[in-house]
Amino acid sequence: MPQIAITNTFWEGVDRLDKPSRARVHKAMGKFQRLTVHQLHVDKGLHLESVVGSRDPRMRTIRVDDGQRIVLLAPDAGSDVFVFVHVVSHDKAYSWAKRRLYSVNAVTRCLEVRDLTAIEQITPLFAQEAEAAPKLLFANWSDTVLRHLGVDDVTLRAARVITDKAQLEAFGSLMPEDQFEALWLLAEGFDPDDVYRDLVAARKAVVVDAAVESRGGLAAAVSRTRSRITLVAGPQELADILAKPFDAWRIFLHPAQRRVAYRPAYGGPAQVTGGPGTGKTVVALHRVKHLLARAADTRVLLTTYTSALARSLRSGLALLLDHDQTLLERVTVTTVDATAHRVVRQLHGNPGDVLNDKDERWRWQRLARRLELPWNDAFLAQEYRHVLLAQDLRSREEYEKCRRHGRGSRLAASQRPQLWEAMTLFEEELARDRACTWLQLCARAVRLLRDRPGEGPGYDHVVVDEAQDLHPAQWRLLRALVPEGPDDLFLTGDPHQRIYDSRVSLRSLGISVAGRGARLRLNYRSTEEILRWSRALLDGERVADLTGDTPDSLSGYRSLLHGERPVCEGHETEAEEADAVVRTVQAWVAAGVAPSEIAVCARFHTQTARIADRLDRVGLPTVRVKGAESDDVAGIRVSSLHSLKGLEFRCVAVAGVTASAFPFRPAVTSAEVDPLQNATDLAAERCLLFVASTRAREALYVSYSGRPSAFLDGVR
Ligand SMILES: Nc1ncnc2c1ncn2[C@@H]1O[C@H](COP(=O)(O)OP(=O)(O)OP(=O)(O)O)[C@@H](O)[C@H]1O
Repeated sequence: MPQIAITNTFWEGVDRLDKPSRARVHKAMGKFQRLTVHQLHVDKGLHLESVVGSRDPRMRTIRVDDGQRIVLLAPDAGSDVFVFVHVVSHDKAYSWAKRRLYSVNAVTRCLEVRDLTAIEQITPLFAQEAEAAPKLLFANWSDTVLRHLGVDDVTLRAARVITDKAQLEAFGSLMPEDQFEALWLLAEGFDPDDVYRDLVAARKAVVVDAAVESRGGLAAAVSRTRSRITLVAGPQELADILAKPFDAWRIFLHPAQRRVAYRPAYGGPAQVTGGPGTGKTVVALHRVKHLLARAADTRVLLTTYTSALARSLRSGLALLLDHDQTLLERVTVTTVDATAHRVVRQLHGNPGDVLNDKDERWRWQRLARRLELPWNDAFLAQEYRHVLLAQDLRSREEYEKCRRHGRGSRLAASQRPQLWEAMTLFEEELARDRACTWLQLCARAVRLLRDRPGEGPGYDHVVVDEAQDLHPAQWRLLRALVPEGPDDLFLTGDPHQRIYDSRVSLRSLGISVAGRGARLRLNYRSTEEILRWSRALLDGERVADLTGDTPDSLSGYRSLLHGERPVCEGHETEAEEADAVVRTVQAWVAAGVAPSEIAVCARFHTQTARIADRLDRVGLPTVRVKGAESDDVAGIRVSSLHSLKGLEFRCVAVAGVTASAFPFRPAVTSAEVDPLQNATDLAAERCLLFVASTRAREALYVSYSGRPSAFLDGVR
């Protein structure tokens, strides 16, 4: 019987097919596995044939149906492993297969693929340009250094004529993935030793069965290339794989992801950062799996900021753990705020009403008027949030003595007592009404946990996704939920996606990740075109890292995927803009994108509601992202920008990017009131647009009516 191995490129092909075609692919694979090699060669249905004129003599195709063919590599001598590498329409299958060559890398000994025809075509063109170029991109590295990193002869010839990063990118999807990644990291300024450690050594470290190794050739290379290829053990495993929705992230972790997720233990809190789509959530899920596997009775809290994200973490975890209820029961997946609610309810009783932001602002407004304070509601709310709650100040003396970190407004000594009175009154009124804010609830939960040790929900490990937006009061709660020690906290987040006004110094909260930080750089979600467009929104923005101590950067951050450039369009009126969004969505649906894979978002509810209305009228029902609907309800996703945090869609339309919405005046403190707060508010506004646009995997449409937002300057 032939053995089947499946590469990540094959799954990407399957992912693009509609449901009936996928079912036919599964059927063809099932049949393939049931036949003997001899039967395979004569089977009329599968019609196994060689690809005439291909660069790789092992290239074959089999028939899925009249439209689609699977491309596969035939085994070499002494082996029976067929490697399924692609599935695509008939004509494309042959042109794809003809150009590509699979080979075993001499350094990593992994199987890799390149578009040899294209590389041979463009290398001489670049060579001509290189003759006149003042400097070549890899001039500083000798052939020996490059070869040590796995760069082979063909890639080396190309690397030697590349003058800049744009040219390197042109080679991006043609070169073997690992070789390109090594070159890219060098071009981004990384040290060759670091590249070797992070990439090459991790690939080399894979050990395979001695019997497989002794056979050498394709079979051994396939077994070693675990980061891109799965070897299917038998009919049952194939049936299992085909029965589950396939997501490459469950199996093919990048070495950088695997290293952090499956490190046996960390001495204390550990942190993973990285740009959007680099797999931080994926790493968090794998870490939970690892922690569960370490002991039979450990309890894990997997937590995050929004409930939509908690829902998607829950379904991702169920998938990764194969819906194993015994394991799932040991993990609580919920938001930090919901955890606080639960602690208070359990240890104290019903916490009462929890205010939303609007109600809170309204209370501050009323208070400012009544006490005739010289500050507005925004100032008061911020003072309460960023000073009192952030530092957990419980007495007038503490407040009068404290350093108001992060606040750019000076207060005269005589003003502090006045502010303290106002904040105390705010709390008293809330207590009288049996109400509180979410942050107050977190602070209350922390006090209860401290006062009653051993009571309340206890966890052995806390894993936090989207950690960048948590407030110190929320961090204190997480700290209090897990005893200090090895593997207590595992945090993932991206400081460039900070959209809520939180400033944190983790160290000052007793959470030190020093020496236990890792960074992910490869984006698996969006095309490079979408990333580049989005990154330009943040150009020049200084961003503090997750610990709050040092600046963060997106250097070395990139995607292997390519696609259309994002479209950014202006319209005369909001109505015309809404029509254009509807046309764009219709075109996506017509191109075969499932409605639930499309998101339409805008800053204001009125605008999303208007667009949703029009979509409904043209027969495209919509579903609000914030609602409780499960992920499989059909319908175009409609959302505020904030609720898109952590989610992703094939296509995203961001509407209403006008001068009046970005930045949105009421969300930005004026520089006269507080210059520091003004800068943070403006940065959060930019980040909000960055978060929305980086939710798109394949297509991004951005629109405005009237005057565009200044954030779009230089981006459009
Ligand atoms: N190793 C991998 N192989 C294939 N796909 C992956 C891999 N890692 C992540 N992905 C996919 O990339 C996408 C982004 O992953 P994920 O949501 O974990 O990123 P993130 O860093 O948390 O993003 P963000 O910060 O923007 O929310 C997902 O579709 C995920 O399935």
